[in-house]
Amino acid sequence: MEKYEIVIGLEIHAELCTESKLFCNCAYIFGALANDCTCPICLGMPGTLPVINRRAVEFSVRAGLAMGCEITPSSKFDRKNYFYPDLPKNYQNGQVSFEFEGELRTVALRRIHLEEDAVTGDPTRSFMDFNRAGVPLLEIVSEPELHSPEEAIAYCRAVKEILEYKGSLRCEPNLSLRPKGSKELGTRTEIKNKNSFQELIDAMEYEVKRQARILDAGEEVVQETLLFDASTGKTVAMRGKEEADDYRYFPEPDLVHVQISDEWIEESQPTLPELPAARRKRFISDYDISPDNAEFLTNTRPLAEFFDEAARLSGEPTTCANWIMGDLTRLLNTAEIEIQDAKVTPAHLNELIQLIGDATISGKIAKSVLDDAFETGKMPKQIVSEKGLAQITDTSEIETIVLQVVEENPGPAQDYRDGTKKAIGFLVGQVMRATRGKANPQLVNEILTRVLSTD
Ligand SMILES: Nc1ncnc2c1ncn2[C@@H]1O[C@H](COP(=O)(O)OP(=O)(O)OP(=O)(O)O)[C@@H](O)[C@H]1O
Ligand SMILES: [Mg+2]
Repeated sequence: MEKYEIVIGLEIHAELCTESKLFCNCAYIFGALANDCTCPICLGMPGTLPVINRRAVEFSVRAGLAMGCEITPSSKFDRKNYFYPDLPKNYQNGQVSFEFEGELRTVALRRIHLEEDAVTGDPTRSFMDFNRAGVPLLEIVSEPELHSPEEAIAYCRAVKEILEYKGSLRCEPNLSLRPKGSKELGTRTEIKNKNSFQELIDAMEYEVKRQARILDAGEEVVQETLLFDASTGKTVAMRGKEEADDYRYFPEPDLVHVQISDEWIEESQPTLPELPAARRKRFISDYDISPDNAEFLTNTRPLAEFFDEAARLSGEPTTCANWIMGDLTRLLNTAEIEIQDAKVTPAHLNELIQLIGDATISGKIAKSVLDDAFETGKMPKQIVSEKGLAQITDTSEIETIVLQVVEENPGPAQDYRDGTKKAIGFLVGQVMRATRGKANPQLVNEILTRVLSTD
């Protein structure tokens, strides 16, 4: 690969979180019966009159602003020659910044626009499900400025952080190779059909090798759309790449131009989601979190929001960070789920921290309480009371057990009295064992010391 430079531009599609579709009142309910969420408008029947969804425009304006775009004051919808209207060149001159290999990288955006999502189903079997058709879809197209599959993924993650969307992002890489040092772009292919970031990487790596082989043989790459088949790990040709001409775009006659006033842009500004870099800075300055930990905690937006909320509730950001990065992350990894899908919420973590703070439970017991809460979703207080896990803080009760332990272990007790002070550790351990970890260790220590020196 020393010979070639990899050039990647990404088209990212995200379904917007609106209640209804882009041009009609149908709601798209995931998992609904095929064609249940449709009406003559989203079925594209001739003669129907579409009306633009204001929320969809609002969401896309926000996304545009979040990515530093200039918002075109007046935008029109075009129709492809079949019935998918596109809103071309809605926002321009944007960029997305992200960290890659320790450096801040900025990739320019070619355009962001709003379009309708397509149908699903299997056209070869004449089975079409129009439920998804007409769902507002934001398309974010980058310039070809990414130079490795890993960098492309870092960019995707950054976009994922910024957007408010539902479902999953659909990322389609366009990839070409050119001789190192060349300024001219090589012929690209577009790869479709990847579900996870890992599949995306596999697909891009496969495509890099395939194109390199073609160029090495002195042949030419054909510009086409490829499908990546995860089961074989290979890309296969799907269709030749259409030029814009092939779509026969024409201005949609039934829709007025979307006018986006300065006031509207102004109103949209304050509701912008906090960008990861800003959030990281705030965690460091407001919560006194180390840069490395802030990096970890802002890895995904749900994770950052979880931490933020827990820190606010408990007033103990460092303790929250330790729990989240330690035990909670371990539990999430084992269960192979993301924090937003966990039964444990910031309220759980807050309650857990309070229980440790007022000495109701020890840190060690707290770990098992968290395990339980993670499993069942029960609140820590409830778990502690149901399982009788509260620490024994009653001095006389502990003293009884201490006396018993000293009597049963004359050897270590004598060692302590003879000056081997560390022998107390063993005795503390025995008391903790006798109380199944429920005695307050500090109290045990105090009482033991007193008992052993007055004896
Ligand atoms: N030679 C190239 N190598 C790698 N990526 C490229 C190359 N040329 C264009 N791209 C990238 O391909 C993506 C799509 O580009 P563009 O909008 O020009 O084409 P398109 O796929 O024909 O558009 P549409 O999908 O709307 O029909 C962009 O992200 C762009 O950066
Ligand atoms: Mg394309």
